Amino acid sequence: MSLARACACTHGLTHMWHSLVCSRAPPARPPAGSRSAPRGARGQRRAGPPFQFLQVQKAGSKGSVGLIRLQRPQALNALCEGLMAELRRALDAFEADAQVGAIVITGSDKAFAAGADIKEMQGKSFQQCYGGAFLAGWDRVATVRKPTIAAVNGYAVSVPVSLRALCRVPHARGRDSWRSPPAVPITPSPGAGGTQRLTRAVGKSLAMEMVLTGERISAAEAKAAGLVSKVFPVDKLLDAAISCAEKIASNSKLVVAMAKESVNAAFETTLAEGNRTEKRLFYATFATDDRKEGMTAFVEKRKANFTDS
Ligand SMILES: CC(C)(O)CC(=O)SCCNC(=O)CCNC(=O)[C@H](O)C(C)(C)COP(=O)(O)OP(=O)(O)OC[C@H]1O[C@@H](n2cnc3c(N)ncnc32)[C@H](O)[C@@H]1OP(=O)(O)O
Repeated sequence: MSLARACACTHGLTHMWHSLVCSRAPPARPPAGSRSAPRGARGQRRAGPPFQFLQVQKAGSKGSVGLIRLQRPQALNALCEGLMAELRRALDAFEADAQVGAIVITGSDKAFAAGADIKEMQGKSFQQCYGGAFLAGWDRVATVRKPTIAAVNGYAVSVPVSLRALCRVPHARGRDSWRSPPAVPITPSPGAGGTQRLTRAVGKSLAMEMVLTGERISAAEAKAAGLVSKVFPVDKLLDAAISCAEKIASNSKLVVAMAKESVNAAFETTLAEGNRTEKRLFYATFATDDRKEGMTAFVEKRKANFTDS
């Protein structure tokens, strides 16, 4: 049950992340500011107190990419409540940052993420789950308006489906595979959208098998099933994800957000409603300066200069 490393996407399969797959986990990147910081890193970005479970920084030559690395290695990046709260905070910060046009989420060498924290769930009562809206906060990952790319390295258990990510998956130590939220035997049923989003992503047949058996699928199978968009060698994964994010960020942020919303409508609504959403958003682009600039630049055979307005 490992996940891959993924990258790349403008519109999410499960709403947020597109992914790239590689053949084994990429090396962990040191924090920005260190001598071997990721290419283009612009330093740690912190909104509020320091992060305990994440490394958060800007990346890309123009600092237009928000890079979030899950860092809870002792639990293979299991998504405990503290980590998810920090993830929401990091996403909120990048969402509000006008310089950032796309976000990359990645993991560490061994694991992208091992799914929900089982030790945290183990003793929960119904009252605590229902009263505390357990896992409800995970939706934040799906509601981010900026394109989000998952660069999936190592184990990725239930993450692409439950966190609604589109990912490019790499193989982890020969165990390159994606696993659905384990309905059997750990939980009676996935509880963060896994049965819904996975099914829409890969179809009923494969989703049913994954959910009921909890068995892994390979990165190649994930790609063939449309769960991830691309697969990369491990050492190329993060750079590929950042490059893709930079490309997205070089477009009009306003129009990119509309396009993402439109594609996501195909995932969540009927065809008729999706077409109406698309048409409304298409018409809305005619109210933007960037639509005029893009078409004018094409006619004048020059590069467009978008102002996100
Ligand atoms: C959101 C939902 C509810 O809809 C669906 C879910 O997400 S339910 C949770 C789904 N996750 C899992 O089922 C993954 C459980 N983990 C594993 O199966 C294995 O750890 C593994 C296959 C990913 C990796 O195996 P291995 O290399 O042998 O490492 P381990 O020794 O098992 O793990 C190392 C360390 O990490 C802790 N760990 C791993 N996963 C979790 C987790 N999900 N929650 C809490 N802790 C986790 C594991 O307990 C080990 O810690 P120690 O016991 O050594 O302290």
